Amino acid sequence: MALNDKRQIKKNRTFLSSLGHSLDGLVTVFKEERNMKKHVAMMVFVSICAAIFQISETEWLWLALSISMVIINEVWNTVIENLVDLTTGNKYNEIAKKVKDMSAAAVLLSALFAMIVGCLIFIPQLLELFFE
Ligand SMILES: Nc1ncnc2c1ncn2[C@@H]1O[C@H](COP(=O)(O)OP(=O)(O)OP(=O)(O)O)[C@@H](O)[C@H]1O
Repeated sequence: MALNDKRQIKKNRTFLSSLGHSLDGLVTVFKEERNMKKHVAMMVFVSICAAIFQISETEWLWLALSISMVIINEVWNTVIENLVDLTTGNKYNEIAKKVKDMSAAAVLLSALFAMIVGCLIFIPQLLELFFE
């Protein structure tokens, strides 16, 4: 989102200005983080499957929770990667490695959780489709 003052360092004065910067952040994550495109593609695919199988309201909620967790963790992972790059100036550092690896681990754990939720919802649907 194009904001008037591109080099603003002062606090946002209006809600619209805060919203604009938040959307800027979202666009940046989407553009710069290769995995984010995969997460969004997966989210669209899973949502289409969920609509086709007409899953229950509770299942939709679990799906929404697990997808949100992956996407939010990916945003934080990107934040941490950028902060590490800013502080290390892209030089190798043992602590930087630990921080980035742990941050990636958070995304991995949430993706595993989403996979388990997906299996619990869709495997019974697929079994019903093929064996009944
Ligand atoms: N400054 C650094 N010092 C030490 N190790 C680093 C440094 N920068 C990156 N690494 C190592 O390289 C890996 C990849 O870092 P990078 O910042 O490129 O993340 P990425 O490829 O975007 O990862 P992800 O797939 O989690 O999004 C890190 O997990 C870490 O092990």
